[in-house]
Amino acid sequence: MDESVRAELGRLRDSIDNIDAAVIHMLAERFKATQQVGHLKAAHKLPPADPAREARQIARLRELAENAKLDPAFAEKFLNFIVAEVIRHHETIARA
Ligand SMILES: O=C(O)C(=O)C[C@]1(C(=O)O)C=C[C@@H](O)C=C1
Repeated sequence: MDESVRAELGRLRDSIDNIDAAVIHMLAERFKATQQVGHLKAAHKLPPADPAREARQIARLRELAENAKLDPAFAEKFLNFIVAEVIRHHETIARA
């Protein structure tokens, strides 16, 4: 591989690695907050899922994605993926 190409690929990959680390740290903080929501919901016998809240989150994230030139369908799929995991956590907490 050409040396200048190798250098540019390395620089871009360093940036990707930093972004991936930030995503992991942000997700960890999000799950810390949702774990607390899970305990609150279980203590007050509230259902794990809140479809109305999810609909508002999806509308908001789709608009943020559009403004950021990110595919809104991808943003919606990503949120749904995370929320599905959160609901599983809530259900586990409620059963405990
Ligand atoms: O806000 C809540 O009620 C949550 O339980 C958190 C959360 C989320 O991960 O954002 C997860 C499940 C709900 O269906 C809606 C939102």
